[in-house]
Amino acid sequence: MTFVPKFGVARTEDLDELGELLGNLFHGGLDAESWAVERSVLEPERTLIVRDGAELVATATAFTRELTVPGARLPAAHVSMVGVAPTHRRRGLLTELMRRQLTGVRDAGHEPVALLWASEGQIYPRFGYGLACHRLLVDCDTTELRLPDPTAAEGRLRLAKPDRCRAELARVYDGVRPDRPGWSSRNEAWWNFVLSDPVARRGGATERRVLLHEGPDGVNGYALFRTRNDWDMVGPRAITIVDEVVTDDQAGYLAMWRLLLTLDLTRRLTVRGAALDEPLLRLVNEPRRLDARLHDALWLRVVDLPAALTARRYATSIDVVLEVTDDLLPENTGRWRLAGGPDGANCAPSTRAADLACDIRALGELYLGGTGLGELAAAGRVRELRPGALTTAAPAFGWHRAPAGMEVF
Ligand SMILES: CC(=O)SCCNC(=O)CCNC(=O)[C@H](O)C(C)(C)COP(=O)(O)OP(=O)(O)OC[C@H]1O[C@@H](n2cnc3c(N)ncnc32)[C@H](O)[C@@H]1OP(=O)(O)O
Repeated sequence: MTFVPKFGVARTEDLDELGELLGNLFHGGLDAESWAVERSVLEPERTLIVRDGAELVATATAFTRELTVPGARLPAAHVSMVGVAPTHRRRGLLTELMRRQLTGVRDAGHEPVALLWASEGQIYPRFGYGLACHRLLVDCDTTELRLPDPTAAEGRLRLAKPDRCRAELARVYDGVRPDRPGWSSRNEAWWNFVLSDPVARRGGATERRVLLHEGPDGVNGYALFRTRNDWDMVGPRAITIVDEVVTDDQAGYLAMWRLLLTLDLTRRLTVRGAALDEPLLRLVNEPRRLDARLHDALWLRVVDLPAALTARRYATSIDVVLEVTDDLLPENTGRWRLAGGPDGANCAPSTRAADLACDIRALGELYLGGTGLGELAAAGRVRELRPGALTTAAPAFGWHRAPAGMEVF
């Protein structure tokens, strides 16, 4: 029988069926408690679904959140929960969902970029997503790692239950967020999501704990972590699993990491979302022993080119004409003059000869300031049309902090 896909937007009554589909696709991990967490942040009106007759066979959603980008924060479509039933895959459903989702975001006109975490890196480049942010995955033996000794400036550390210090966590996070490209806004629903702790997702570890750092003016840093007990024939070897360490206080950062690295009865530590410029790398006595591996984190899609390039700031002054191609959103194809610097920028169509040429995916890679223009040129992904254009434009696209992907949404 010919399959005629029926595309639509989810209603509340579709959501449990959607949970079943996603649970199958991701091979479990969506027990009732976990699905309740995922469902709590789902926006049905932004959730595309596909039915084959009565059966729900594909979906893609987007969350409404703000994203920190170099020097600014802007609304961004946070794409997630993408999946196609194994019985219906490789028939173009994802391709059509991506087309509909991206043109929808574009037509709505208030989110210049979309971003996502990819289950597999090879899925999204064809839709114009570029790898904008890497992360470090640390999984290390802590027995020989040392940090500098405490200073007089270090404040007080206190353990707490997440629910009892939510306001402090939000205040610290919001204080640090403007300076960290890649971080997303968290309203109450998103704090619920971040602090949710379904038993099935603990992997045998404890419930999540909070470590607070208090300076002279109150709480100025926090860490979210848990531990997993383990013993072998010669003694204890528990592991500390760190989700987030957030502070802009150097002494607090050091004090929290010192405790996390040396918890009694632990011998190992993992952290999945460390930034490439994580200060920890500069503080430990033996960085190699962190055993940090490079992984992809955020994939970003420039949806509205002039709005996106105007919205972010540039590290140095820039005046460059870009020749850009975009097969999926042809409004982005063309020649664009980008002029600006640290205080603001403007991007508009241009008839001037182009200095650099690239596709929309390359702009996504550059957007958060973590990918070098020269790096992309060396890979043949950006072409220099005017000699010298790369040298002058490259520093402008960088930023003083690396983008970070700490929270998987
Ligand atoms: C942001 C997120 O939510 S990430 C989570 C993504 N979801 C998953 O990983 C769940 C399991 N996988 C799936 O549900 C599906 O396989 C999907 C969504 C990845 C792909 O859906 P499909 O409908 O099969 O994709 P579609 O038919 O449109 O394929 C488009 C192209 O991408 C390719 N492609 C699709 N998925 C993959 C993949 N996992 N690896 C490599 N290539 C892929 C196809 O081969 C096809 O290439 P072609 O045009 O050259 O023939």
